[in-house]
Amino acid sequence: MLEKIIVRGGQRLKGTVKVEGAKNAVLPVIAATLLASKGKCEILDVPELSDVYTINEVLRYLNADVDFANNRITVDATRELHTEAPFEYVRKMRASVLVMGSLLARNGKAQIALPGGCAIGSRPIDQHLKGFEAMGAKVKVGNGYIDAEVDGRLQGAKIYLDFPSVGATENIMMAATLAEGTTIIENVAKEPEIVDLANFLNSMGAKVRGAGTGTIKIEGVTELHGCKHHIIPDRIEAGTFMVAAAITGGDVIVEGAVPEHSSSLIAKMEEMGVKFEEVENGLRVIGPDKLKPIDIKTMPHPGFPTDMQSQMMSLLLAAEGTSMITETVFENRFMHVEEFRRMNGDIKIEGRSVVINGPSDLQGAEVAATDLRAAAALTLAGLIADGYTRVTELKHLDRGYVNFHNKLAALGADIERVSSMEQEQTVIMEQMKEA
Ligand SMILES: CC(=O)N[C@H]1[C@@H](OP(=O)(O)OP(=O)(O)OC[C@H]2O[C@@H](n3ccc(=O)[nH]c3=O)[C@H](O)[C@@H]2O)O[C@H](CO)[C@@H](O)[C@@H]1O
Ligand SMILES: C=C(OP(=O)(O)O)C(=O)O
Repeated sequence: MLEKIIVRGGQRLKGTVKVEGAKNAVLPVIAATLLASKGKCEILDVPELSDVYTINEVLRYLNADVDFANNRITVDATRELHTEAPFEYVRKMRASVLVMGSLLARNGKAQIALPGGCAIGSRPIDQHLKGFEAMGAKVKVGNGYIDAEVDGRLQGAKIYLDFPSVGATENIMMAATLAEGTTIIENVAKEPEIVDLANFLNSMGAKVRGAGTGTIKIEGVTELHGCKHHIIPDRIEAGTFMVAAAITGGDVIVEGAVPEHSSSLIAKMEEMGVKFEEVENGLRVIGPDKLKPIDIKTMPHPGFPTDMQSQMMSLLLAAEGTSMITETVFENRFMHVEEFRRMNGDIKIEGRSVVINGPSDLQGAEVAATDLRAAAALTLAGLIADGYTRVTELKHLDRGYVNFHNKLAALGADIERVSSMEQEQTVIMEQMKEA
């Protein structure tokens, strides 16, 4: 049997939960270690996620030495690197395309399997390729691969992104660090993970300015070296626990939460009646007895993050009245709506928006995670549903959350993760006895 989370609703969460290093910061940072032709990189506060193991495998395939233990990664990429990232890795994790900029800058050549679509939309990488081409690379697409090559060094260029894509900003930024001359990228993504990557690159000897604003300027250097770097806390994991506290009317300290990284989320949750208090090392979140309905539109940072959209859907199901969520970042990120409906959620899809009528009388059901954030969101809904919610397809959850069920259990949730039918029966019998 595949693993399941079983959660019985009804517990108010209370206590302290600690967030991990950010998945979306560590993946590009690991890809950037390939730029160091001298010395080792040491990365700290690395979360133990399946995505991290996958990108480490990509690096080993490319001939780097990677050690990962106790939330610390060391990478030695000083040997000559291979140039190809095959489909078996890119299929598992789209962020594998982030090695392209580093490989192209370091080797003058990169072959990456075409990532293709995924559960949240088609996710093209045309903006990444446009940037590489502007820097002088010849890009060919064929036989399921993207082949990029440059004669000599990449050349600094002025690049305007049609959309502030996180991945394109990161990939072009990495490529430009070793280019000849200055690169200016306009309309870039401003996410905190972009700033973390720029800080890491600068510690390696790069000259990157403007990260966190709409324009990034990179003066190319001839060589980068190893360095030591701490990964920023995961604002999406932090946000997920903020919602867990709010949905249960709980009182939780989210240790490691950085308020400035989550300002849109905090503002919208405050509109719903949730109380926040800055405490040492984090944020205290107090859920009200009644949640108010609100409207949300996902946007690039500092707008409301698409990666919190499904968790907020759970919270809005508990609010008293009608709310609307509009998804503008991904074209198809409502796959979880059907699963919420299985739990008796009253949600209608209208084009790129959903209308949520709360408070839904949520009922426990067996539901399948359709992507990583949906896995967390369905578990959150399970915290207030009547009876038992069983969440399957946990491979998605493991891409982005470390010990999710244990962290919720430590806050008082009635939750277990099981891997056999017998275990599932035992957990339900035990939970019934306690109820
Ligand atoms: C590993 C990582 O950091 N993943 C995050 C990253 O994904 P990712 O970097 O893939 O997201 P992007 O910002 O690039 O994508 C946003 C939108 O732009 C479109 N697009 C993107 C690139 C391109 O060349 N052409 C194009 O059309 C995409 O299809 C999508 O609709 O940012 C997303 C948006 O905040 C988050 O949801 C992901 O969690
Ligand atoms: C969509 C996400 O990640 P990725 O880009 O790695 O699929 C996410 O973190 O919610």
